[in-house]
Amino acid sequence: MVIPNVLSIAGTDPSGGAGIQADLKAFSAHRTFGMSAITAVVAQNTRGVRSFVSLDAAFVYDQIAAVFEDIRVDAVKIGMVANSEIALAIAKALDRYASCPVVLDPVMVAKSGHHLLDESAVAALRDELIPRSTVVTPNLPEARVLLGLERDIDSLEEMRERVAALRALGPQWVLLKGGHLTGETSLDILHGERTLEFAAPRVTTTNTHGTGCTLSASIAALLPQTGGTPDVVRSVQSAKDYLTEALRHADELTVGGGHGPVHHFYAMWNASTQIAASHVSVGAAS
Ligand SMILES: Nc1ncnc2c1ncn2[C@@H]1O[C@H](COP(=O)(O)OP(=O)(O)O)[C@@H](O)[C@H]1O
Ligand SMILES: Cc1ncc(COP(=O)(O)O)c(N)n1
Repeated sequence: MVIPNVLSIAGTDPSGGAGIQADLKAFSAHRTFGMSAITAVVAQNTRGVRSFVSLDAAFVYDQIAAVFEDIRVDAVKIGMVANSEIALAIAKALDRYASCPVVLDPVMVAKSGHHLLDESAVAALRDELIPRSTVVTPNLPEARVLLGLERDIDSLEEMRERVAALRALGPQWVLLKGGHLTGETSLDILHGERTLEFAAPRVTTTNTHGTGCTLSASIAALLPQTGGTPDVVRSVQSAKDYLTEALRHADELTVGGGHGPVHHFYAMWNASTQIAASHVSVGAAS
């Protein structure tokens, strides 16, 4: 089987749980070859964002061009775009190069409350990047901004009402994420050719840094692995199952004093621990 090559266009997280770092881990966990074009370098950790430096838009374009002019790209994930110049440069690069599925996580505000997108860039994100996306994955505060609502979406019923207006912004599919609601399940609504609801048991953990990044990167990694035409429904279901398990295992990691990362490699590391253990016992017997 050809191993998919997947590109993340996003900002960084030196603490390793969100942004490009989370995307590359999620790509690897799904057996794809991960690549990255950086939009902004962010000083952040599990407690919050301190500051960030956006890269020059032409330089962001050049990073994307360098990848596409050499490498077959099977899917793109877009995260933090930082400002309207970078959003427009990404749109131009997608038009020039990308014939693969594009998953857009419209990152605006980190869980700590720090703005990762200039307010003046919302229009470029909405008008230039969302219509070029196969799947766009807003959380509830992002949906509020994109729809110009006066208050947050605060119930499942309201999520069901609003999802069509998000699709009307032009993507093929919308995955409206309900992680910010409370309740025993964490429910997301997928709306496109069909409408489906994906409910997962809500995991009791404070280690939720990078959940949105991990989910969108996982969808991008899975889309090229669903056979002929990328199957969005199956990719979203598998990505959500993977994220729920990664959240369930998050407390095995001991990273930072705030909201720690999810455990991207819970399945692989548990398997390799068993191999290491059997190797030791064989050695002991001889
Ligand atoms: N505690 C939790 N248990 C299970 N799933 C969760 C939990 N928190 C968030 N999720 C899921 O993680 C994904 C991203 O969640 P959300 O918090 O809505 O977005 P973001 O990370 O972009 O703010 C969604 O699929 C959501 O349902
Ligand atoms: C570079 C970057 N991109 C996205 C997020 C959002 O992640 P989260 O809201 O899950 O903390 C982040 N903190 N940093």
